[in-house]
Amino acid sequence: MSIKAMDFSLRINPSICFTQNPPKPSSKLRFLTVRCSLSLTSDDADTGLAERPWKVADARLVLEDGSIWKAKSFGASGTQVGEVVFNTSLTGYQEILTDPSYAGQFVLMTNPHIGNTGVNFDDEESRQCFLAGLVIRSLSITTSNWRCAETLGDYLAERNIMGIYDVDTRAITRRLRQDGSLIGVLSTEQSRSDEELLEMSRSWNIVGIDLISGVTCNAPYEWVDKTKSDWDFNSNGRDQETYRVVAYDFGIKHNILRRLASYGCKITVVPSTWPAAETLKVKPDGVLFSNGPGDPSAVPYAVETVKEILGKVPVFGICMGHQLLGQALGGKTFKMKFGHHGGNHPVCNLRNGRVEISAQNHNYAVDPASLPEGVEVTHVNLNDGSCAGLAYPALNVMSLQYHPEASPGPHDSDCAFREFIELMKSTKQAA
Ligand SMILES: NC(=O)CC[C@H](N)C(=O)O
Repeated sequence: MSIKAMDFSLRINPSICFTQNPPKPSSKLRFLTVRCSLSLTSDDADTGLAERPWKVADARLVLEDGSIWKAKSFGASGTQVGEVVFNTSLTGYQEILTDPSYAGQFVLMTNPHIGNTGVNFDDEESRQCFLAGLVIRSLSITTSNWRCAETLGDYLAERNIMGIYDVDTRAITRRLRQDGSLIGVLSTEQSRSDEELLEMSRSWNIVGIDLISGVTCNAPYEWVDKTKSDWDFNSNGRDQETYRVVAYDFGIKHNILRRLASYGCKITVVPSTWPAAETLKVKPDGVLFSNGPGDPSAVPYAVETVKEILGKVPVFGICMGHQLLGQALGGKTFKMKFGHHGGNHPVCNLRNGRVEISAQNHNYAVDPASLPEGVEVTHVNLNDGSCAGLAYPALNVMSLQYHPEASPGPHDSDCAFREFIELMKSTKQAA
């Protein structure tokens, strides 16, 4: 017979429980009585699994190096292959889950406690979750936030995204730091052998795949939403003029569009394959090349589009857009050991010496040594000295390897949008 629900009281002797400030000996408090209730659903009883946090390990993460990590599943079930990367952000897991640049990747959060603020309606960065799955240490069993609309587990289940918890994320992170990003297979299917999952992980590769085609929009559309006034900051002195911007959607995050709109841009978002000639036909004041997933060398059509637009209007590249610009200018990109993923990366603006705490998410970088003369490295990542920004003033080009639209706490990099406005303004005035 299975227990469905049970109420009971616990009598606790405070002198045993209060390790820091035990009640004085004279205190009348002898025992604390705590009312508890325990329930097991009939499904749980059928499968023999108790509800969280007592669930037993029912998932495996098999890495291509042969290591096998037992874990507990939440969200969707099934079997999924992807590249495992670690993210050091303390907050913002919903923005991370909906950042299309994570397509094909499992995101492992180094912050051990995830899910405590649930998910809300406002923090979505795109129309769906494109990542392969989520790997966390501890899944909060309660949610508490004034904007919370749903638990993280329900949200992932509805979007068919797999998650695992109770896995040693510190050990996996150290392995990734030492050996570089690894391909892994996450599975809740007990019928699949470890060997089969290992073979799957070893026969899949993220390099050389066009992941942008799976995340870009199907047709052009207008974007009008601005950052909500109670969340906006630093809005004084913004130009009242309107600038017409075409934004290439390689996996664009909504906040890039909100920030551009807040700075007075009238935006048309176009698919990644939108011909340069069509873009130039509408005579935009500027073109934005967005962030996006995967290997920039796997999308030569996008590099060609960038080349055709270069020098005709001011352009701003963000992350994947920055890498495509680097290639279009004649430079090379390379895959980093484990990339940068987190909301706490220090970047130095070499033009003014200012240090920004930035949000980053990339596995590839532009090799500065490969760039032709005239291309200026404007920003460097202070953790490893890698290229974090470029400019080519002769062609009105600016680009950042990181995310000026993100709000990981600091808004240090938001000024990049003002710079883009200034670039469009000065080009317009000079025409
Ligand atoms: N956020 C992005 O645009 C990522 C760019 C590219 N996919 C990389 O991993 O480097």
